[in-house]
Amino acid sequence: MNQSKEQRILNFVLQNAVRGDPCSVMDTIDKYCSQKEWAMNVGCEKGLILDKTVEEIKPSVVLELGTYCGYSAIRIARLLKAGARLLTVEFNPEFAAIAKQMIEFAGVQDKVNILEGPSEEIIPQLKKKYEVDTLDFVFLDHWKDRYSPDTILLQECNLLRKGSVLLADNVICPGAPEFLKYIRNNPSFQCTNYPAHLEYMEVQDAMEKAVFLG
Ligand SMILES: O=C(c1ccccc1)c1ccc(O)c(O)c1[N+](=O)[O-]
Ligand SMILES: [Mg+2]
Repeated sequence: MNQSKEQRILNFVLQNAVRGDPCSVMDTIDKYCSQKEWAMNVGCEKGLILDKTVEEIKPSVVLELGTYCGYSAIRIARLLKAGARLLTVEFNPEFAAIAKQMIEFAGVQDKVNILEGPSEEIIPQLKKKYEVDTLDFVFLDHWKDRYSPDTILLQECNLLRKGSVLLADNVICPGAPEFLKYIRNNPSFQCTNYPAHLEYMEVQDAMEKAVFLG
């Protein structure tokens, strides 16, 4: 049966990256996706914005919405302090299976828990089923029309605390206009925009950081 693009990316990593080396895995994915087949990893330019945000916050509990092949999960996990954990949510079972192998190959599996299912079902389970009190950092990178309803759901489930940081990918391309309107007009959030390019393309994109003020 024909392999999926995501399986081809994983195979390229397994054959070319250094096992146990997160940077090698990220660089190898970026090489494949910039030279062979485009894919929706956050990439290296926006990845640096993600890195700086994680290094600034030093989070203990991170939620990622949209695992895909695991690139940003590896990017985040490699920077986490001892004992910190990343919960990453993926709706697509094939993507979740690819990401599991990618994360294990990178050697960051002890810090990462992949939660398979729709974000709207998983978010309300975080406190009781996954023993989350509040989230220090949330990376939004899933379906763009889920950004604002899931941000509202996080608040309804009391998962944000004063100082919790949201970082949203793709607010320009493909775009998340409803989210930008919601978050920029909500006095409970302090927003900052970070212009960048869509991964592997000379197309304008941006990331939006939103700090919850309580
Ligand atoms: O929506 C797409 C998309 C739309 C159409 C075709 C391919 C991807 C996309 C594009 C770039 C991203 O960084 C990203 O996170 C996504 N996504 O689906 O979450
Ligand atoms: Mg994205």
